[in-house]
Amino acid sequence: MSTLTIQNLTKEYGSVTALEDVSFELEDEFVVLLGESGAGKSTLLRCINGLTEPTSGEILLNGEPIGESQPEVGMIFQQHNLVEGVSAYMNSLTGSLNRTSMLRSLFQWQPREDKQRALEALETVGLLDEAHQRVSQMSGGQQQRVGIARALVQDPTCLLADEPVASLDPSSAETVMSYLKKAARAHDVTALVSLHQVNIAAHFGDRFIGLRDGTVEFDVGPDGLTPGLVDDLYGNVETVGLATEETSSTTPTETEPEASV
Ligand SMILES: Nc1ncnc2c1ncn2[C@@H]1O[C@H](COP(=O)(O)OP(=O)(O)OP(=O)(O)O)[C@@H](O)[C@H]1O
Repeated sequence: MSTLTIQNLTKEYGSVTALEDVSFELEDEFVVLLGESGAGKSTLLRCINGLTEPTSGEILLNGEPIGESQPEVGMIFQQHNLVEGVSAYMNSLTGSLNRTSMLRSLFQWQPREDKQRALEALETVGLLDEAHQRVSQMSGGQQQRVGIARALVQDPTCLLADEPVASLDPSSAETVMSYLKKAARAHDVTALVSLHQVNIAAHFGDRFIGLRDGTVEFDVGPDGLTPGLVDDLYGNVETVGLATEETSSTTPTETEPEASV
């Protein structure tokens, strides 16, 4: 169980206010962050994982202020930042680096439980059979699933993902999102995922936070994510598949993770 609390968070880059007085609390939810380019999504995620220092405000994880090194926050990037020449297993294992020194890691002296965790994480994302395959020989979707496995090996309390499926085709994007949601549930963690694809967001999110010009424009559950709300946030976007205002009580069904992308 994990609670992420954002209190009055503001981030200024010189004269640019990227985030202004942002507050919300997430508890064991799969939350999608929406907003136009420049709305502040990446800045918010980077503040939570310690890559960017907020100008003011507080970020608490299970009631404790987040420190500079964030092993309890797992991050999944759009460009998965994997070591392409080595196996999915070795990439997954690098998630344990915060617990194991680089030297031990180089000589593959990781504790048995880290190795076990790496294999379990690959199983969670449906890649156990491909554990020894080089990442460079995998599809973009499979590589992103290795990125999810690596974040899980960190044993995070909270999972963040910054546009994790932006570079994938729609079918692979859905598969990766299915595994990401499954991983968050299996590890009982809060997940905050920024997405540009509104239909994918609507399909997977338990809750939706819309950012505009660094402020929270809306914070709603699945029933509240109406085409009108999305249009207000983005202007004219493709909202096919979103519940209409009249039928918005319909809960979207979820695609089960498939064996491979
Ligand atoms: N390192 C930086 N230095 C100066 N300004 C920045 C920096 N990073 C972000 N900004 C500005 O802060 C604002 C929010 O940017 P941010 O990248 O957080 O938005 P975003 O919603 O993630 O956009 P995108 O969807 O394009 O990634 C923008 O005006 C951006 O130009």
